[in-house]
Amino acid sequence: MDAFTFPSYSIDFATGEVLFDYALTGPAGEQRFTEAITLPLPAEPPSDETVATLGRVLEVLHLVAGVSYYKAAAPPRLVLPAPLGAATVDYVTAVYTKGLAEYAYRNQLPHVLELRPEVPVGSPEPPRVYDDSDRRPLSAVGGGKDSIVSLEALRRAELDPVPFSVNPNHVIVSVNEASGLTPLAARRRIDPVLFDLNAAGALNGHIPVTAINSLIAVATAVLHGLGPVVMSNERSASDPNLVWNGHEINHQWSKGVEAEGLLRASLAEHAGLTEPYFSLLRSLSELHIARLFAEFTRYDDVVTSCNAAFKLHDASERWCRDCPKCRFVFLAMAPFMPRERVTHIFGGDLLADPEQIPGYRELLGVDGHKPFECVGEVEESVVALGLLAEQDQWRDAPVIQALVEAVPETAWSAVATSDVFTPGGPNHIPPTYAKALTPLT
Ligand SMILES: CC(=O)N[C@H]1[C@@H](OP(=O)(O)OP(=O)(O)OC[C@H]2O[C@@H](n3ccc(=O)[nH]c3=O)[C@H](O)[C@@H]2O)O[C@H](CO)[C@@H](O)[C@@H]1O[C@H](C)C(=O)N[C@@H](C)C(=O)N[C@@H](CCC(=O)O)C(=O)O
Ligand SMILES: Nc1ncnc2c1ncn2[C@@H]1O[C@H](COP(=O)(O)OP(=O)(O)OP(=O)(O)O)[C@@H](O)[C@H]1O
Repeated sequence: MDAFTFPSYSIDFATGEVLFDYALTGPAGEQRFTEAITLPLPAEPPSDETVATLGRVLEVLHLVAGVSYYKAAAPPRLVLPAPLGAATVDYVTAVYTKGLAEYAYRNQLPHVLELRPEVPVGSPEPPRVYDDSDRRPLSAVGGGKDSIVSLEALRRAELDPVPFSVNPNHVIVSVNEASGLTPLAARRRIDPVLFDLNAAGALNGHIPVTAINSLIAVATAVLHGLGPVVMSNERSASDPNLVWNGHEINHQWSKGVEAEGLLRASLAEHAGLTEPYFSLLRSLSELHIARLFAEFTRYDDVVTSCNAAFKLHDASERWCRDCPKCRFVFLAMAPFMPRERVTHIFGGDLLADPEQIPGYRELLGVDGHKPFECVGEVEESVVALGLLAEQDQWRDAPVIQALVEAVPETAWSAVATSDVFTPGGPNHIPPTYAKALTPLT
C-alpha cells in the first residue's frame, strides 16, 4: 500500500450514527474501512449552529480516528481530504507520528516518525465562534482512579459534571452507578475487517486512543450544549519511555500536555471552540492522585485501572493483578490506605507475592526501561516504596523487603528531594476549574 485516504464521512441525526470511511490504496488495489461512532442524542433536535460546529469537530475526529487503519500498512503517503489551518495540520501530523511512535519503534518503521500529511491547497472557511466555557462540564470516565478523583473534585466544587464514556463496559457502568450521577455514553465500532487483517498478520501496535476518545467527548459536549471536556491526565503522562533515532517514544503521548495543547489549538482554529478541553489533574503526579483517591471509599468495589479489563475481546473481569499497571497502582495506593482496603480493591495482595518482584524492579528503574503502559515515573515508585518501608503494616511484606534492598543508594538520595506531592508543570486548566482542585490538594 502506498497511500492512506479519507474518502468521506456522514452523520445521521435520527440515530446519532457517524460513519467515517478510510482507504488504503496501492498497486495491488484498495482496502476500504468504515468506523461507526454513535453519539448520544439530545432531547431536542440541535440548532443549525450546533450542527455546523459539530461538523467541524467531526472533521477533525475523522482524521484522527484513521490511525487505527493507517497502522495496518503504514504507507508513506497520508493524503488529507480538504484544506486545513496550520494548527490542525500540526495536530494531525503529531497524532500520526508521535501518537504512533511506540508502534513505529516496536515494528521498526522509522518513516512513520517522519510522516507529513499531504494537504489540499486552500483555506477552510473560518468557523463560528462558540463560547462554551460557562456550561456544565463533560467529565470523561475511564473506570480508573484518575477520572474518579476528577469527578469528585468537580462535584465538590458544585460544577455539576456529566460523566461521559466511550463504549462503557461493566466497570465504567458500575463506577457511574457508584457516583450517583447520570452519565452520557457514545458507542464506537471499529471495522471488523481490521481484526481479520490483524489475524492475517497485518502490521499492528499501540495507537493514541485518548485522542480518539477526547474528540468523541468534545463532539458529544457540542451536541448536548455542554461545556468543556474535563480529562484526568496526569503530569507523568508527558514523559517519554525512551528515545529512538532522536525521537521520544511515549506510550501515553495522547494523554500528555503537548497533545492537549495541540488539540485545544486545533479545536479553536477549526471549530471555533473557546474552552473545549483540558486535563484537571495535569499538574499532579500519579502518586499524588492515588493519595487523593484514598479519600473516596464509595468506589472501592468497582474502581479498575487495569487495561486488561478494557480489551475489546477476552477482557479480564477487573484487575488482572499481573501487569505493570496493576503493580504500579497497587504500589501507589498502598501507602495511603489500610492493607486490608487495598487488598480488597485489587482482590489480592501483590506485595505479598514474590512472583511480582521482577515486574516491580522494572517500575523502580532497577531493570530495563519504564514499561510501555500507563505507569508513573521511577521516582514516584521509589517514593511509594520508601513510604511503605516506614509502615508497620508493610515493612515485612516479601516484595517490600526485596525491593528496598534492590534500589540503589543514588535513587534513595534522589527521592529525598522529590516534588511528587507538589503540583507543577504546564497545564491548561481555566481558573474556575483550578479552584476545584485546590481544596483537595
Ligand atoms: C486494552 C488494550 O490495552 N488494548 C491494546 C492491545 O490490544 P488487544 O489486541 O490486546 O485488545 P483490544 O484493545 O481488544 O484491541 C483489539 C485490536 O483492535 C485494534 N484497535 C483497538 C482499539 C482502537 O482504538 N484501535 C485499534 O486499532 C488493535 O489493533 C487491537 O489489535 O494491544 C493493541 C496493540 O498494541 C493496542 O492497540 C490496544 O490498545 C487499545 C487501543 C487501548 O484501548 N489501549 C488503552 C488501554 C491504552 O493503551 N491506553 C493508554 C493511553 C495511551 C494514549 O496515548 O491514549 C494508557 O492507558 O496508557
Ligand atoms: N472509555 C473511555 N471513555 C471516555 N474517556 C475515557 C475512556 N477511557 C479512558 N478515558 C479517559 O482517558 C483518560 C486516560 O485514561 P486512563 O485509563 O489513564 O484514566 P483512568 O481510567 O481515569 O485512570 P487510571 O489511570 O487509574 O486508569 C482519562 O481522562 C480517562 O477519563
